[in-house]
Amino acid sequence: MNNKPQNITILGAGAWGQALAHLAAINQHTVRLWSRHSPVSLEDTLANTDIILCAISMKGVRDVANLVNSVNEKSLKNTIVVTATKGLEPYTTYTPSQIWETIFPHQPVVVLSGPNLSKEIEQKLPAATVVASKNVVAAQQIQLVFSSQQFRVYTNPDPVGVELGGTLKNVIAISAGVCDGLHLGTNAKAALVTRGLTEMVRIGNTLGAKTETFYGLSGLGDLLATCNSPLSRNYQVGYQLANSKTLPEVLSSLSGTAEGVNTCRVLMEIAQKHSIAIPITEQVYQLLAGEITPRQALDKLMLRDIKSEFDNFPVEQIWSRGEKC
Ligand SMILES: NC(=O)c1ccc[n+]([C@@H]2O[C@H](COP(=O)([O-])OP(=O)(O)OC[C@H]3O[C@@H](n4cnc5c(N)ncnc54)[C@H](OP(=O)(O)O)[C@@H]3O)[C@@H](O)[C@H]2O)c1
Ligand SMILES: O=P(O)(O)OC[C@H](O)CO
Repeated sequence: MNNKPQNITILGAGAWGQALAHLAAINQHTVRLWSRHSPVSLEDTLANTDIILCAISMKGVRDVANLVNSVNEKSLKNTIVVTATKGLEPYTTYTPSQIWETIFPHQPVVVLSGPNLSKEIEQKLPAATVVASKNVVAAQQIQLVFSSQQFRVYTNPDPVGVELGGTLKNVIAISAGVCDGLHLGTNAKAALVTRGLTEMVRIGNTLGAKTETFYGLSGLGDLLATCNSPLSRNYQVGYQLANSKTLPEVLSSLSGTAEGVNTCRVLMEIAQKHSIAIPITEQVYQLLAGEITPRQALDKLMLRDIKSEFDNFPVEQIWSRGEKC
């Protein structure tokens, strides 16, 4: 394993790109930060790079990946691609790592995702994250690059699960913001987040992710961080909608990207295609579309048909084993 300082190019100089640049610099790596407004060309920025880390918003990932491919295909032979975007591409429904893998089929691609609110990381507060890849050695290399006293990095062999945890929780965070904005209390919030996790697992399983990954840092961990922090942009979207703002008003005042807004639309397509029940996401979708009010969304969730808590574990099954108490 190479523990020497690496040349790292970070694509995207927004909140997350800058926070990751700070974390990499702790370990004496050479970091170059690029955005489409950079004075230095992408080709020059990528010269001799060991690691490309993408922290571009979902809407720009494919264009930027194509740009990287067009300017520097040959010199990227041994470069590891790390993706830190939390979103889904409309129409293809691809995750960011799937886009990078399609365009760079011969490069190791590593997903980096966890409960990582950039504002806290900027304040040098401690945090943990997960790096996941089909290429174990590449994941371990990225673990070494970023591990420090401020940032604890775990590896995981389920990149799709790690990536989807960070992506799917954004929609539930919008609903959690609504819950707090309406002052519905701690019981309601606990129910919402727990049932939200069930939706994440259902979608994740359909898309090939492992259930246990959603109970780790990149799933439950990120869900808890994002649903409980006013620092989260996704949470803020829900909170402000519950306080009578319109979506355009909220988005125009938001600093940075709230990926959950677009992810919600993509999830509705996936759920319809695969007949997956995602009632919370459905209410968030209708709320974002201006079709219902936050109160109506709440009523719809509370008045759904009564059912067993677990999809594949009906209560009758437990009772028949004599565990009724
Ligand atoms: N902030 C966090 O706490 C955090 C933590 C973990 C993961 N993430 C994820 O990281 C991603 C970026 O988040 P962020 O907070 O850094 O957002 P941000 O502050 O809004 O920055 C987004 C970056 O993406 C670039 N970008 C957007 N659209 C683009 C396009 N069409 N072409 C090229 N570049 C484009 C922006 O460039 P311009 O400045 O030129 O628009 C900017 O550099 C999101 O997927 C987010 O979910 C964020
Ligand atoms: O500000 P948000 O809602 O995009 O959340 C940021 C990160 O995903 C938290 O891990």
